[in-house]
Amino acid sequence: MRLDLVSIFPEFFDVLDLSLIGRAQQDGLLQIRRHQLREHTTDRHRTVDDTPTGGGAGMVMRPEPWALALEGVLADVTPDPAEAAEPAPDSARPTLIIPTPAGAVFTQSIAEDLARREHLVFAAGRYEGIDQRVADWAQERFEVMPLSIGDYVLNGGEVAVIAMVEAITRLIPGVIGNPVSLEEESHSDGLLEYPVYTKPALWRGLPVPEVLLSGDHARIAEHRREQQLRRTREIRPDLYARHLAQRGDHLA
Ligand SMILES: COc1ccc2nc(C(=O)O)sc2c1
Repeated sequence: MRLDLVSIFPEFFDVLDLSLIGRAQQDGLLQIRRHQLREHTTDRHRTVDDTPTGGGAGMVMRPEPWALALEGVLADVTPDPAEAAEPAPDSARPTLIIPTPAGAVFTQSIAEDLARREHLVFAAGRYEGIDQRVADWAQERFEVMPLSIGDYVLNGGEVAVIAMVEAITRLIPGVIGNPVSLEEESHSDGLLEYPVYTKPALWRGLPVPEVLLSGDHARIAEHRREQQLRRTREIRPDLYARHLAQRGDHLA
């Protein structure tokens, strides 16, 4: 998978060179390219923003630097310049993810879908956002996905990009050492994960649940499933209701 990350603060993404994602890049499982949006401006001050048309507080990101940056990404992956300038068939278009509070909420199932794609481009905005015409213009060249990582507002898209890139790329085969661990995580089956314990069996007067010491794998599996259902019902009743609708198994 190739990822292109465009921002006025590309150094935010240096964190992606650490740990498992850093190693995945070294192993050739991922290619992450960072781009400085200001390199696609033409004025001396490398201006990327302007006042909002129609008035209002703050500044809006100008469309032209974004179009030039995104065309640069397309040209880099489309050897034939004539082809890069043309609208692409749906199957060939890269995915353009625009982090925004006004986007669909990013979920594990979206992460699983995006993890199967070959080329993701992220446009990390700042200020009050990116001129809407960039997303409109990009429709012919990308599958455009406005996404939010939650019902709160950040100062810009970079933190959302990092969160989404980690959630997506960890699902790529070979990135996580033990793929079995992916199967038992929160949200992997629509439920929150069960509580986990390790040694010592008694810690500051607090024991681990006896069943986990029994060696009876069937009882342990049943206990863990019950803990998942209990936790999900108590902490995320919305997910629990969806699970009931889909699966039918539930606590007595
Ligand atoms: C201007 O760019 C922004 C600003 C806030 C923001 N908040 C997000 C979120 O997912 O909460 S994405 C995002 C992008």
